[in-house]
Amino acid sequence: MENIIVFGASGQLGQCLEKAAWQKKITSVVFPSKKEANILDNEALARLFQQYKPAFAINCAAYTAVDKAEDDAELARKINKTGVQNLALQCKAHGATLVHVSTDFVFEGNNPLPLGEDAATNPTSIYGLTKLEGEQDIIAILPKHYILRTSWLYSEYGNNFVKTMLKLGSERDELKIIADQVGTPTYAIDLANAILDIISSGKENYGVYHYSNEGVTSWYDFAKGIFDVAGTNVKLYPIRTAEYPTKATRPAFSVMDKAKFKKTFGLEVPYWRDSLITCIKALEINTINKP
Ligand SMILES: NC(=O)C1=CN([C@@H]2O[C@H](COP(=O)(O)OP(=O)(O)OC[C@H]3O[C@@H](n4cnc5c(N)ncnc54)[C@H](OP(=O)(O)O)[C@@H]3O)[C@@H](O)[C@H]2O)C=CC1
Ligand SMILES: Cc1cn([C@H]2C[C@H](O)[C@@H](COP(=O)(O)OP(=O)(O)O[C@H]3O[C@@H](C)C(=O)[C@@H](O)[C@H]3O)O2)c(=O)[nH]c1=O
Repeated sequence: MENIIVFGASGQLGQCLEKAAWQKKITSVVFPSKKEANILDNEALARLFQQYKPAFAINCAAYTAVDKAEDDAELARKINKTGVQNLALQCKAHGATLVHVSTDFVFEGNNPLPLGEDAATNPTSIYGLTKLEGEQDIIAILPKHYILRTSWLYSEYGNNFVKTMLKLGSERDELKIIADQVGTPTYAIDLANAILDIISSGKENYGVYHYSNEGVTSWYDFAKGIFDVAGTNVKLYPIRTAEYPTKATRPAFSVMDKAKFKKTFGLEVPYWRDSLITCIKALEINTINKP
């Protein structure tokens, strides 16, 4: 396979891509550090593209602290828009395809129907807005792009809701979890496999795609699933969004329609609870193996 460079390699999805590439025995993927592959550093980017002459760049680099972004719009925009723009320009100059990851938070989430790729965007947070700006810049600069919008990523790597719940569940007897925000969790290993499968397909069906796991749930039901699978005894209380005030406003309904992805690439999408079981098993194995 031709060379692939992963940006944001040390983040959650970057680490999942490393595991997925290893499992698929794909050896042509490089995972440079943030210092070598800072998407705000055009000279570093040019050096990397010259060195590896990649056919694909996968962008997992992002500003993902949703609440913090409300007070840090400048940095969020730099990383989620300007950095993405830099990558798109490098890809254009070197004839590479950009695989970029975006979010369900580009939607307002005020309509309880699965969202297609053409559904109207209207982000309610700085994070969502800057991610949308990044998407728009790619579309304007680089025809050879795949923009994969995903939601509620979790895995054994990095920071995510599953790891937060397991930690809180080991410290507290009861937790209050929002039950009126509905979406779909996505195991980041499944997304990493989907990205590598898109690249391996050799297809050139560029554009925006929705990819999450299958199914629909709320954060409350997701937390219930996490504790059931992990066998943790915690009393859970469903609450309304208003009872858990946060800086950023999150969509109430962000379930995405995956039909375009499945039809174009002929790939199946795992059900969220099946993938949750896989992730919790992986977390348990990691704990057992820790000295
Ligand atoms: N996490 C989620 O629930 C969801 C994520 N997404 C999207 O998926 C993608 C991957 O997310 P995830 O892996 O969870 O996020 P992480 O926050 O785990 O990873 C993002 C990575 O980007 C790095 N980074 C930040 N700034 C730069 C920069 N200037 N140059 C290079 N790297 C940089 C970060 O490094 P450092 O930590 O050192 O700053 C971090 O390693 C993102 O695009 C995100 O918007 C979409 C939906 C849900
Ligand atoms: C810890 C906690 C969270 N919550 C709620 C708050 C929030 O609505 C929801 C999830 O909280 P988190 O802060 O873990 O997740 P959050 O950062 O909102 O997750 C989002 O991240 C970005 C990057 C995305 O792109 C989105 O798809 C989505 O995954 O759970 C509770 O109700 N009770 C709790 O004890």
